[in-house]
Amino acid sequence: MTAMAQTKMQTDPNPAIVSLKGISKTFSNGTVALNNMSLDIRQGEFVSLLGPSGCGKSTALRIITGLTGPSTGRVDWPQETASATEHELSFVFQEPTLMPWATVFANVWLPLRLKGISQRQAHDSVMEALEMVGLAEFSKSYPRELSGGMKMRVSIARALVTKPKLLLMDEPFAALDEITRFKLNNDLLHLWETFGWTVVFVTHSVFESVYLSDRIVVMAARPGRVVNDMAIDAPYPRDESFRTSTVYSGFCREVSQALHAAMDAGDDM
Ligand SMILES: Nc1ncnc2c1ncn2[C@@H]1O[C@H](COP(=O)(O)OP(=O)(O)OP(=O)(O)O)[C@@H](O)[C@H]1O
Repeated sequence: MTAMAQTKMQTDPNPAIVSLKGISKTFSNGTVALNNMSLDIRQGEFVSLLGPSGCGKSTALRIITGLTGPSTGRVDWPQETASATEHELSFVFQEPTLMPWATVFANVWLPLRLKGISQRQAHDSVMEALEMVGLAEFSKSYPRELSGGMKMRVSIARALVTKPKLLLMDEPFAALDEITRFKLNNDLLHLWETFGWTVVFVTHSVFESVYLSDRIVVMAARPGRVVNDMAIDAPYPRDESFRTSTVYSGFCREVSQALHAAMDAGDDM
């Protein structure tokens, strides 16, 4: 770390935990998924990446995880010295991707098992993660016995079992019905507030992003890039009364306008 970066960390009360610096990504077929994306994610933020299909939201998340490398630019972890594979992050995908032949317990144990932690050693952590998502009673069930919302909760428990500092979620609730989605939105916010994680959440939905986030990064496509960075300055806890408030609808209107501007900007290219 340079002396200047060190001074900035000492003076910045909330330095970034991950910092994308001038990231571009061009796939081998020539698609420019991201063009010069810079973004600081700070400790405790709930940031949504919002944008039309193909604007590079998933690519940005995959680059943060290290699953994909950028073509140019870099990802910095200013508060850590460990190598990229050791960052304390977890990923939740749109599909719960559970192992159908394994119990709920075994599915949630998987990330610990991969680190060499035995079932007995993992027991308390797995049950604690299942407790967090309200599924402790279902530890012996199989995925086929669960509803779509419950499967997604198992997937979230599996992401939480390693106690990550950064939770990356790629449209986790997109396939769920609206009532289940609202319920999981509330549960996620409750967990976020309780445990103080940092969340980066990809969504197409203005309504979902405003409800959840304290910050929305609006992206445009062709090429994928950041076009707006908006604070959602409404207090937490947020609940159903927030969903029906004029403050909420005002933010939804503002973000919707920004999204439409982003879509028009994409069409111009
Ligand atoms: N492995 C790949 N090879 C080639 N092109 C890719 C690859 N992955 C993504 N792309 C392209 O890169 C662009 C950005 O894709 P990405 O999935 O990141 O967008 P997105 O904003 O997450 O889209 P969606 O909301 O539809 O999931 C798209 O044009 C996509 O077709």
